[in-house]
Amino acid sequence: MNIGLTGGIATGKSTVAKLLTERGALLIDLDKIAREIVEPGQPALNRIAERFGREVLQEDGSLDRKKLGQIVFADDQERKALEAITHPAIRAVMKQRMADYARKYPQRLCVVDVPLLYESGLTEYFERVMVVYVPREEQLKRLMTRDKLSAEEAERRLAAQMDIEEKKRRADILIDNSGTLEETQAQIDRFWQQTEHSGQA
Ligand SMILES: CC(C)(COP(=O)(O)OP(=O)(O)OC[C@H]1O[C@@H](n2cnc3c(N)ncnc32)[C@H](O)[C@@H]1O)[C@@H](O)C(=O)NCCC(=O)NCCS
Ligand SMILES: Nc1ncnc2c1ncn2[C@@H]1O[C@H](COP(=O)(O)OP(=O)(O)OP(=O)(O)O)[C@@H](O)[C@H]1O
Repeated sequence: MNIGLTGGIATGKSTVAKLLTERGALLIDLDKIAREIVEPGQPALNRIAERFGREVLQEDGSLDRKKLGQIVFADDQERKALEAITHPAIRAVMKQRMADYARKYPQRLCVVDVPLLYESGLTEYFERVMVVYVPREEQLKRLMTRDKLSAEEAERRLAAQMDIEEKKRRADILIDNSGTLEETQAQIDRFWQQTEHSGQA
């Protein structure tokens, strides 16, 4: 079974993904794939350099993620131009890995961490969607602390995504990560037992 794992930036998707893999789930992480497809030598990196200029590259030719982030999170049009380059490549790798896992491990639960699942209209790939939720204010706080961003920079990143309350409404499975890690763990244990007992995993 495939589950799409989503939420807002810094609501705790990676934290929840780790809890699920510790219990035996397979994981496909789209943020990780997004990094792989822009490694030096990959066609997407050349296209990014053509579109945004060589100033988004570091001296060694790798992507300057901080600089590109500053450009694309300040301007919707620039962000869409980047997505037009990266998203098709990311999606192709995702589909391939999902097919590989389904063939090799048909009985295992496969969790696909997709930050922009709803924004990109990817629900059809998953039997169910799990949303990791924290209220917006907590999301902003955790994002500023983890990525050392100013309030303004963090707000810009949030503005590039669907509101977390809307994602909460759309969820098939809701994980509230605004409490302690132990409280989140208990929710994952409950989910894990339910899927195992119903034979869906
Ligand atoms: C702009 C980039 C270089 C900034 O890199 P940086 O290392 O600062 O951030 P990182 O990649 O770790 O992303 C962190 C989070 O930002 C958010 N985010 C990233 N890209 C986007 C986007 N296009 N729109 C909205 N939110 C985004 C996601 O919640 C993601 O989990 C990078 O995010 C990128 O290449 N984005 C385009 C590809 C993409 O859409 N990735 C996210 C989903 S697959
Ligand atoms: N229950 C919790 N209580 C306090 N802090 C938490 C909790 N869960 C996660 N965090 C912290 O919040 C931050 C965001 O969590 P995490 O990196 O898992 O989010 P994410 O949704 O994967 O982020 P991204 O969208 O950038 O990939 C991290 O610094 C993490 O340590």
